[in-house]
Amino acid sequence: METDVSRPAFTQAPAPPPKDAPVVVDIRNLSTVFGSGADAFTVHKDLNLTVRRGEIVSLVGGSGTGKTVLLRHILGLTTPTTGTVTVLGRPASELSTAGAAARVGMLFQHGALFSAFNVLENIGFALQEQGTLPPALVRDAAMVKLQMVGLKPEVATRMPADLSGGMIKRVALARALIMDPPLLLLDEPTAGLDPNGSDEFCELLKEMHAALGLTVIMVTHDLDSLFALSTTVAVLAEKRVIIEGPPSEVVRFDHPFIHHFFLGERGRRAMAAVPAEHEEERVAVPAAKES
Ligand SMILES: Nc1ncnc2c1ncn2[C@@H]1O[C@H](COP(=O)(O)OP(=O)(O)OP(=O)(O)O)[C@@H](O)[C@H]1O
Repeated sequence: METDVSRPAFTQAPAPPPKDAPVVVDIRNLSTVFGSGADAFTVHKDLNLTVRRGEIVSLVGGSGTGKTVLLRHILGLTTPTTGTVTVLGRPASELSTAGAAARVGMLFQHGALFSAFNVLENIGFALQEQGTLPPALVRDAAMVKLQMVGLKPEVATRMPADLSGGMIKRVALARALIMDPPLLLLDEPTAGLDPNGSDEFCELLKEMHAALGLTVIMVTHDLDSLFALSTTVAVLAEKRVIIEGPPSEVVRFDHPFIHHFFLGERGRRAMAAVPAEHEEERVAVPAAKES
């Protein structure tokens, strides 16, 4: 089939994995309550989510619906009030102990690089902390990751303050992947990037996903990157995941948040970039009121 050059390649999300692919993250009957008594505030109630190997799951929801809190539960940084979070077959709470970076990589919204360390030291940090390899091997491993994310070797000795926003994201990605974790969590991966930088970073994430066989869970408000990357969209509303499925299925789900998020003006713009083979899905989406 000839490539349609009028459509940017970045809009073509990876194919979803088989439905019986192994489960990587399993969240069952989770609730999160902050505070107590009269001040108790429920963020999640009876929330379920299953993520299979090879999926790229976009977690979307209105502000304050608990997307970041959910990522923190998956990372084992916080414990839900009730329910279970199982990551790679073990309770997420075990991830907060040593060795977590070998199982889950995390890319924070603004990179969160250590400002006093140079690029190579930032990338190699988790490996260095582990203390099992001599410094020269840690540097070699970090250099491999630096080049894997498309940065030149001369960037290795630069300090974070001297990097562009796109470079910071790449260094942060290299750092998240230093221990070759099978699961990668991304918090707003394209936040702060201009449209070109954002497209390039999505392409890089797709390459890493394919080359390393990653499973990815990302929180995003950016519809372009959502359609470019997601095999699955999970929508948080009413304190739980109200629907989890392929983007083409989720956009048809009748819920005020979905109308607002996907079918407002910016949603229609992003949908217009969905590849031609999904044309019938695009025209089938009902027109929605702007809110
Ligand atoms: N440690 C905490 N103690 C008390 N409340 C908290 C704590 N962490 C988060 N919250 C509250 O939980 C709710 C969900 O927060 P969270 O940051 O997960 O939302 P979000 O969906 O990521 O929002 P946004 O899209 O605006 O970033 C918010 O009301 C927040 O104030």
